[in-house]
Amino acid sequence: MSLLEVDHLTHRYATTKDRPVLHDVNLAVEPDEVVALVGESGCGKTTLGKIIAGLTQPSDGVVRYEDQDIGSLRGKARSAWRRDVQMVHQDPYSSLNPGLSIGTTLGYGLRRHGLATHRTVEKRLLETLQQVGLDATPAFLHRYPHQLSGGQRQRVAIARAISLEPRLVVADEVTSMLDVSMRVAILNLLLKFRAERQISFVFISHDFGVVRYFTRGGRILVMFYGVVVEEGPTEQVITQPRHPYTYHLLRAIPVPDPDVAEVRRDEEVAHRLEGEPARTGCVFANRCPFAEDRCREAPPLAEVAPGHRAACFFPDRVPPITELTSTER
Ligand SMILES: Nc1ncnc2c1ncn2[C@@H]1O[C@H](COP(=O)(O)OP(=O)(O)OP(=O)(O)O)[C@@H](O)[C@H]1O
Repeated sequence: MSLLEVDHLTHRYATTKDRPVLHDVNLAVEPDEVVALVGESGCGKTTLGKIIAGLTQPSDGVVRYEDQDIGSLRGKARSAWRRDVQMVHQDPYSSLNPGLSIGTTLGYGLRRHGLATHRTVEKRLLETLQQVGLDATPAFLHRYPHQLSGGQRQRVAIARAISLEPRLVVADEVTSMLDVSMRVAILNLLLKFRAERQISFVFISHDFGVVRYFTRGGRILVMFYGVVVEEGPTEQVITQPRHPYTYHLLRAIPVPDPDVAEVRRDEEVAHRLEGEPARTGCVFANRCPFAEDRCREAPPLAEVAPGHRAACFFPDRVPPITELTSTER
């Protein structure tokens, strides 16, 4: 039994009625597994993350946690799921209530889920601060979000999630608003919790470098305009992409070699990578250098190698990524 299953999920916002933000998305996350959602801004990653975390109701489809439809959970089962699945948001500035002290923010969940009492909560909070690398003192608990740096705020947001002893964390672009120097520290902190507590992660990022670092040994789902176009083991997807969109995203990663960069710029112009998403057939067809008449039909997400699937009729035409491989290894 998977820890989490997303089954034929489709979502439309009131303002995006003409085109679903998510279209027939399927996903499974096993215990102790890391699955990354990758794709350009607006492809629906955050919406999918929020639906998984129960913060947004999908228009269609089912999310199952330990085989139970999360929409049907009530009472104790609902409360246990609420505790088990936590989300850490992109923006540590808006995800913490500015009017609440750090102690109040962190203490609320602990007390609500019976993990601490009025008497034990401070001890528990100090332990949590220490675990996330923050100043483990009562004075820190009395501070407010505006008195903290971005990195400290993100650590508080992580502390809030981790203190509830979750089994699954949805981490949504958790480093994208931080200084470069802070990013690795935050990723390492999450990796530490992953290793120590076997927490599963749905890790959302538009940055393949970050994804590769965090999801080593895990899986990647690549999304384009709400459609999963490729899914497979991290290293395989990054070095041997089988969907032209994944290839395009990987080729967009800056490389230090100016000759390679120039070839890539020419290639982008030649390959019309600016097209609108296609309304029928393959969603990537208008931008795809390999598109043919056949692509007017939607390709199924079909297996191209064990555990590796791509929604493309011509996966063998996608070249391997040699530059990224040589510069990153
Ligand atoms: N609350 C909302 N109401 C209406 N439209 C929304 C809402 N939230 C997101 N959208 C739209 O849904 C689409 C997907 O947004 P989403 O934030 O899920 O994408 P994303 O891949 O996470 O992008 P980003 O990385 O920029 O956050 C976008 O077109 C966005 O404008």
